[in-house]
Parts: sequence; C-alpha cells; structure tokens
Amino acid sequence: MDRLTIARPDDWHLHLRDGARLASVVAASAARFARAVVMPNLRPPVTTVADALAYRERILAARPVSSSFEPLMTLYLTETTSAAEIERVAATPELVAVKLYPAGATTNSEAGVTGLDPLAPVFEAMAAHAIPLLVHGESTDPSDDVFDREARFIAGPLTRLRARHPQLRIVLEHITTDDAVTWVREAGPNTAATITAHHLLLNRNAMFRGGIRPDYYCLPILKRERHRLALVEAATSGSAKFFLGTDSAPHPVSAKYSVCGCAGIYTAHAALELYAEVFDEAGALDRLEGFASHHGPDFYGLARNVKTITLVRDPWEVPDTLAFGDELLVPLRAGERVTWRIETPL
Ligand SMILES: NC(=O)N[C@@H](CC(=O)O)C(=O)O
Ligand SMILES: [Zn+2]
Ligand SMILES: [Zn+2]
Repeated sequence: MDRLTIARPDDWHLHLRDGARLASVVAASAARFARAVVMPNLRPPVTTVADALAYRERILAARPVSSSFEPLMTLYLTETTSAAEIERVAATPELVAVKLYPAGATTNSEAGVTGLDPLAPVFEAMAAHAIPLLVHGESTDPSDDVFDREARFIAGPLTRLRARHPQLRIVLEHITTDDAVTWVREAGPNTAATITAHHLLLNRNAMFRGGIRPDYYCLPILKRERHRLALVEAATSGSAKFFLGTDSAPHPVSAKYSVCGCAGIYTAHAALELYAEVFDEAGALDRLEGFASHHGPDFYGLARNVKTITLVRDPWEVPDTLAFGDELLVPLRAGERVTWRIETPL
C-alpha cells in the first residue's frame, strides 16, 4: 500500500512549551493532528484551571490562522491540589485531564508529588467525574537503576493506586517496557496507555551509536530491543487500550548538547509519518487508524474526528535543525529520510 487515508488523528501527549518556542512548534502538530493533550510542565507549572485557560489562549493565538487545531488542556498535580480544583476541572470542558509527575522524575517535575496516599480525595473527585489521571510512571529513588524505574513504579505505587481507586481512569503515559504493556492489558477497562513513535522505532543502542547521542535521550529512557518489540506488538494489536501520544518534547540545542543534557525528543515535524513507518514495517497499516484516530477519543469520551488525512509513501529528508524560538532544535531523523509524507496538510 502506497497511500493511506484515515480519520484525522489526535496526539494524546504533547509538549508545546510557551512564548516564541510555542510559536515555532505548534504548526507541525496542527498540520497532522486535530487535537492534542497539552502537557502542563511549564516553568512555573500549570497548576490551576485559570492558568490552563490562559495557556490555552496563548496556544490558540500561536496556531496557524487557518487551523482549527484544538488544544486539550491538563492540570499539573501537586501536593496542594485540592478536590475543589478538580471540581473546577470537571466544570471546564477545555480541560480534559490531570497530570501526575512523581517529583524529580523528569523535565520540570520538581513541583510534582512524592506520595500518592494523601491525594486520595483528589483521586476520588477525579473518578467521580471520569477525569483521566495521566501518569509519568517512573520511580524516583536515585538508587533505582534508570532502566528499571518504569517497572518499579508500576509494581509499587501504580499497582496500589489502581487497586485503591478502581473507578479512576488512568493513562500510563509514554510506556517503554514489556512490563507496562502486560500491566495495562491486565488492569481492567479504566486503564490505557500512550506510546511514542520514538519508543516504537528505537532501542537503547540509539543513544550510543558511535558515541554518546544526546538527541536520543528522553525519559522514560529508551530500553532493550525486546521491550521495543513488545510496544510494537501492543500498538499494532488493535487493542483499544493503546493509543498515539508523541511526547514530542522540544529542547534547544544549547540544553541538549550540554554537560548535563536534558531529556526529550522532538518528533512533531514527522509524527504521524514515523508511526506509519512502524505500522508499515509490522504489516499493520490497516490498524494505524484505530491507534492514531479512534482509541484515544474513545477512552477520553470525546467524539472521533470526522475529517481525514492522507499519507503517501514518498520519502523526504528531515532538515538538520529547525527554528525553536531564538534558538535551534534537532528533530528526530535530522538529515535522514522519513518514508511517508502527509499529502494534504490542513
Ligand atoms: N519525555 C521527556 O524526556 N521529556 C519531557 C517530559 C516528560 O514527558 O517526561 C519534557 O518535557 O521535556
Ligand atoms: Zn513524562
Ligand atoms: Zn511528556
């Protein structure tokens, strides 16, 4: 198959940043996705409904004029988030979810939470209103091996949370391991997961090919090949529990190529095309639409998109760098080819 038309997809996990950086990256997502769940890990984080609505206005102002791209906003959960704030989320359709960052687990997670038990009233309010909890699922004990942190978080805090709040809708974000795939499959209908294009395409060797490669450093960190294969199997299986979330996470070259380079891979410039490569390689292009366009809205209780998008097999070369505010970023596949192209950017 050299041409594929599917219902327009949505990105259920996206970092748009803010200001001039937001203006640089939003068009790439808007050209591919009808909607995106926008992560709240700005500096300072988006911790109130009022902050989220103001951020949404900045995104709407930054998107291309002809675009109907719709940002779906999220609230950053802290130890002081109140059940009253959750009631405000429930009353505000522009907000669709609450994001849980274990404190210190990833970029701008310092204001996140250290223990889940004190937040029980917040989780109860979320469950009552069917507001999904989006989870960065990694343990934060510095003595935990970085490659084991997802499995540790799942086996400990997440399994306890799942058991204590069976009605709470949980999306385990950017899953990277066979352990996560198995856990999500077994966890009942209120549990789902997003999967990134980079975790489907790459294993941890990418970080060390011929030297150390900061462009492939993200969190959760890339894992062994057997985990990548488990993710491809889950994404292409047709299971409604798995859906598209790019975790496109732009950082300027100065922050990536540094003595302490930060975590995040930018994929928004070719996001759907990269997923198409994965599904094509797996002989499962007929299942891309479910993963990219159906399972996400179904889990969130939103309507599926009516418009379509067409992918064509027509290789193109990704630029070495892209503008990012007044700096540059290095996109995934920089200087290399992507096999699929979007035929009709809207
Ligand atoms: N994925 C990443 O490596 N980085 C994300 C944060 C996150 O999603 O954990 C970022 O905001 O840069
Ligand atoms: Zn994360
Ligand atoms: Zn993310």
